Amino acid sequence: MYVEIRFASHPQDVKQYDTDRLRKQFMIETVFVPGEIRHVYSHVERFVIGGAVPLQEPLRLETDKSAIGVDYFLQRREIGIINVGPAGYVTVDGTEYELGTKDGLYVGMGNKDVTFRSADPSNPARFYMLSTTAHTSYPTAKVGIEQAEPVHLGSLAQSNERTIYKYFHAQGVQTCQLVMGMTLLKPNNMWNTMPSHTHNRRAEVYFYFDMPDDGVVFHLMGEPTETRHLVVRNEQAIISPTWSIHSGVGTSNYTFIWGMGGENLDYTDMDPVPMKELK
Ligand SMILES: O=C(O)C(=O)C[C@H](O)C(=O)CO
Ligand SMILES: [Zn+2]
Repeated sequence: MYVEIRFASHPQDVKQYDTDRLRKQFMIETVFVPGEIRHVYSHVERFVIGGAVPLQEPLRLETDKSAIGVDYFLQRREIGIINVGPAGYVTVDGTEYELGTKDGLYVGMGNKDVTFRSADPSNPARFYMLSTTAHTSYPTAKVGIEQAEPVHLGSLAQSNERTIYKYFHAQGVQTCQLVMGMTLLKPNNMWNTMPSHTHNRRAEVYFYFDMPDDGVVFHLMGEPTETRHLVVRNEQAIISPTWSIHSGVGTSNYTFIWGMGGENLDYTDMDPVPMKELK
């Protein structure tokens, strides 16, 4: 299993970054590699961000002793998994869960053996995952997109009509600190999370998908008065530190998975950025 370590950053330093440095610090260009599990271990919130694409052989969630220092991956962690590809299965200590496209699975601390399998290896599942540290064990739970709590936001007039589906959150599946869901933009809408916000209490990761090969999202980051952009393509992720806005505009509509960890589980605990303050 491939694990890349990323350190955290100070907003004063980030002001000086050029495009290449910004991308190396905040973007995960390769989430999915066929036949592999890849992880980025971030010192932002100690997130582990990754992807699994099982082919003929199932893939096992393994620990990287030097990064995590424990005997098995979920010994002191919890994980949210959402399948963005065709159907597949996740087996957790002997119990198999079928995950269709856009189905999610929360796996709590203490589960020792987690494996990923594709229903059809020639058309493999694509499991996106986000893990945070945990202090207790909550039950493993599947949440399909039909069970996720929808919140309709935005308008066509503002090009930001979208539905936010909350999968693992304070009023739903219990977790230690992970809050996770998916936002689908309606056709002809291109803006996400604008007006933008920050939340010093929680950091966040965005994973963009359902984009055409030649489509891009200009992901906006940085302090509200020092914004920068990152050009993101299909199935790439962005680490968003607590002090950074996280918004975007695409060349067509798209979908993204957001996930947070930190001090609280309150999705609505955001510091809105007035449009007049953005620079
Ligand atoms: O479309 C949106 O707006 C979002 O999806 C916002 C994210 O859920 C978020 O940033 C939560 O903090
Ligand atoms: Zn946010």
